[in-house]
Amino acid sequence: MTTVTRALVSVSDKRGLTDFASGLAKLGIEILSTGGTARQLDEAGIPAIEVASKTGFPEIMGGRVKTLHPVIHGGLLGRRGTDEAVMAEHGIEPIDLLVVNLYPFEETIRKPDATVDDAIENIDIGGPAMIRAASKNHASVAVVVDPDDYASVLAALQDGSLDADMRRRLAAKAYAHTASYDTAISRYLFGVLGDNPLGERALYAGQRVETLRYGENPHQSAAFYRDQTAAAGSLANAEQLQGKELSYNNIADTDAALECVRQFAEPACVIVKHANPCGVAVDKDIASAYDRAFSTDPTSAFGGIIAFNRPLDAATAKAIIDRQFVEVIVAPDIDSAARDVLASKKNVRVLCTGAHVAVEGGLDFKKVSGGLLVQTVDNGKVTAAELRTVTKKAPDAGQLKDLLFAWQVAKYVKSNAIVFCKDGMTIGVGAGQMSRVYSTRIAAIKAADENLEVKGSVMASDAFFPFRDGIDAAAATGIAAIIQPGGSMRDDEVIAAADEHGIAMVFTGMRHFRH
Ligand SMILES: NC(=O)c1ncn([C@@H]2O[C@H](COP(=O)(O)O)[C@@H](O)[C@H]2O)c1NC=O
Repeated sequence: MTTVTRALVSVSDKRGLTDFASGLAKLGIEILSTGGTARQLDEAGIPAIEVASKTGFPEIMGGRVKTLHPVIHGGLLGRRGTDEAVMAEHGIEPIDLLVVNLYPFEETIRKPDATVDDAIENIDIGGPAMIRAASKNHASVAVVVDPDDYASVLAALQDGSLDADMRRRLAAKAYAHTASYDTAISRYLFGVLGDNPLGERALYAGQRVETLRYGENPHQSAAFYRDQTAAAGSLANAEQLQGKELSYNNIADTDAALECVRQFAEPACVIVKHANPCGVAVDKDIASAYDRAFSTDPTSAFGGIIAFNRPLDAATAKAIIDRQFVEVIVAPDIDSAARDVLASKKNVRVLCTGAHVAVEGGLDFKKVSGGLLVQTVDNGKVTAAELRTVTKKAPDAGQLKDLLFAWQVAKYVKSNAIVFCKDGMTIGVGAGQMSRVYSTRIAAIKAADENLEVKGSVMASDAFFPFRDGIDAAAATGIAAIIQPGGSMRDDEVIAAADEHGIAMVFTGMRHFRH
């Protein structure tokens, strides 16, 4: 335990500042401070010495240079027991506690009207330099970068428990803080240039939203992190209104459901189970969309995640809880009557995301042994005008609408994905099979099990059919039209099979593998 006699306090986020500093002052700790921080302390009647009067050098260049001085950095870096003589020679006094948080770079770039000059002026230089210096010297210096730590640090100073481990933990946190800060700056500058987001270094700095009870399985540990650039309406920013703690699998499945449901312009409902949609429907309102999404596969919908693209009303909320066990309900908004209805099922997790703001770009990460696979998010979309009819028969207007709907659903089904749809509703989903024929068979089995008529329905396949067998399997179930990317070596054979069965088929020219 080293004694703290002198602290340097220089903070942009002045939350909790006066309480903490007055605690330091009461302990007899001398406080050095920079312009704005010193002013606030002075107004609160807390004694503080301006850094400029210690260094004998004024703050210059609009604050670009204020603490960048050997008297400050020597005070932070001087090794106790080694550097005393040189410190004395140069009039350097030891600084034992550094309290710094940085210019608000991330908050600045989040403002829609922020200019590049605003961003650059908000790149803190002196702060990170001091944080890194104090952190390196954590054997003797404690560094505090987070106002949330003021109470515990003050308590430790008061009871003498600010020990070596605590200082090391604070230093580790401080380096994470500056690394995260630099990540935001680097990503911003590459972004301004419009450079390829897949740069030389993969940089990610998230903020932990919560530590989860466990990961995909109970023997795995897990946490949920929020991106630095998390957009409004994203899952990481959602508000949980009620219910049990979200699990790792809840979050992953909710994300799949949300992403899928947000594609649709009409009121829509997506029910997800184990990362795959097991029922999707669009309708005039979300109550009917839910009703039809549920009827695709009530067995799988049990314990599912239900997502909507419209505010949840009381009638729909009641229909859900009267009918089924549900893990998570998520919607852009939940009206107060719906909240009252859901309150009767207190374990149901209810999430409200707020309005979604679509953001272009974005990266998708997958950890592999010894590395990280990074790709841009699958934002691929096709319109009716982009479809190419390759069969003698063309889909009619109703089929075309359903084909596009089925295609949007297939994008969110694990490969090999086969989706049967009719009238804006899924009637069979075959997911995650190693062969496309089996996915087709499974979609047909599911439809048959729920007494849903396949005859006259449409089918989407996330990737091309390598052989005609998939088309034959679809024809055997009564499928009338197919949407698929095309591009197989045997497209001719596949098209001929569709013609033989009198099926209309369109090519998207784009595939949607999802693993
Ligand atoms: N330039 C410097 O020498 C310098 N030293 C400290 N700062 C920052 O100035 C801010 C506090 O300024 P003030 O006390 O004037 O409100 C802190 O965020 C601190 O990290 C500096 N500013 C930016 O680099």
